[in-house]
Amino acid sequence: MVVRALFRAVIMGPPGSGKGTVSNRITKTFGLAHLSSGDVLRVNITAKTEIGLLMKSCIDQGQLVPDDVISRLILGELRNLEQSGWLLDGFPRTVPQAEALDAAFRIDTVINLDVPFQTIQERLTSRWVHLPSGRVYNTSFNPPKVPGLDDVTGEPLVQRNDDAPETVARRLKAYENQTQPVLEFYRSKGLLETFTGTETNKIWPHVHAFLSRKLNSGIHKARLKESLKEWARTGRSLYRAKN
Ligand SMILES: Nc1nc2c(ncn2[C@@H]2O[C@H](COP(=O)(O)OP(=O)(O)O)[C@@H](O)[C@H]2O)c(=O)[nH]1
Ligand SMILES: Nc1ncnc2c1ncn2[C@@H]1O[C@H](COP(=O)(O)OP(=O)(O)O)[C@@H](O)[C@H]1O
Repeated sequence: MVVRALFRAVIMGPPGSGKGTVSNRITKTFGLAHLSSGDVLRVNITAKTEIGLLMKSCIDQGQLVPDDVISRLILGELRNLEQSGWLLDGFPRTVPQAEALDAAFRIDTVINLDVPFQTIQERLTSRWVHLPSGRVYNTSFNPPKVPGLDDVTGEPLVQRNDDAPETVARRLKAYENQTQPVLEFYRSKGLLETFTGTETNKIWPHVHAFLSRKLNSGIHKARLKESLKEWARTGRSLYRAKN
C-alpha cells in the first residue's frame, strides 16, 4: 500500500488502553511500520541481552526504565526505519523522552487513547501475548482460535509478569505522574488528537477516519475504500490474524 512518504505518528494512552490493538489496525490499514517500546524491551529480556537483563526487574515491578536507556534504544531502532513511515507505541513516556524524540524526528500527529482507569484493570488480567511477535489476545475480547496458542504460529501464549493487579496499579501511577505531562507537551505543539471511550471497536472508526483524512493525499484510494467496506461488513475480522 502506498502511504505519503515518511508519515510519523505516536500513539499514547494508559497501560491497557488498547495502544497495541489499535496500532495493529493502523499499521495494517495504512501500511506504517510499528515500533513498540514494550515489545523491544521484552525481546531484549527474552534474548537475555545486557539491556534486557538490567531492565527486567524494573519492568516486572511496574516502573519505567531510565530515560537515557530507552531513548537510546528507541532512537536507534527508528534510525533503521529511516526510509519508512512509522507509528511509535509506548515511547515517549516522559517529557525528557519526548524532547529527545523531538530533537531527532518531526512528528506528524499524536493519537491519544483516553480510556478510563476502571476499564483497564480487568482487560490486563485477561491479556495473553505471543512474545516473539507481540501479538496480543484477550480471553473475552479477542480470544485466540485455540485457547493458549498463537493463531499464526501455534506457539504458546503467556501472561506478562507486569499484568499482575498490584503491578498494574503501579503502572497506572507511573502513567499519571510521568506520562500525562507528555500529553501537554504535544497539546502545546498542536499535535495531540484525543479519542475517548471504553471500547476499542467504538474508538477505532474515529481513529480510522482521522488518519484517512490526514493521509488522504498519499493513500491508494481503492485500498482505503476496500478496507472501510470490509470493516463495515465484518467488524474486526480484517484484523483477525493479529487481533
Ligand atoms: N474487553 C476489551 N478488551 C480490549 C479492548 N480493546 C483491547 N482489549 C484487550 O485489552 C488488553 C490491552 O490491550 P492492548 O492493546 O494490549 O493495550 P496497551 O497496553 O495499551 O498496548 C488486550 O488483552 C486487548 O486484547 C476492548 O475494547 N474491550
Ligand atoms: N518509553 C518507556 N519509558 C520507560 N519505560 C518503558 C517505556 N516503554 C516501555 N517501558 C517499560 O516496559 C513496560 C511495558 O511497556 P508496554 O508494553 O508499552 O506496556 P503497556 O502497553 O501495557 O502500556 C512499562 O511498564 C515500562 O516498565
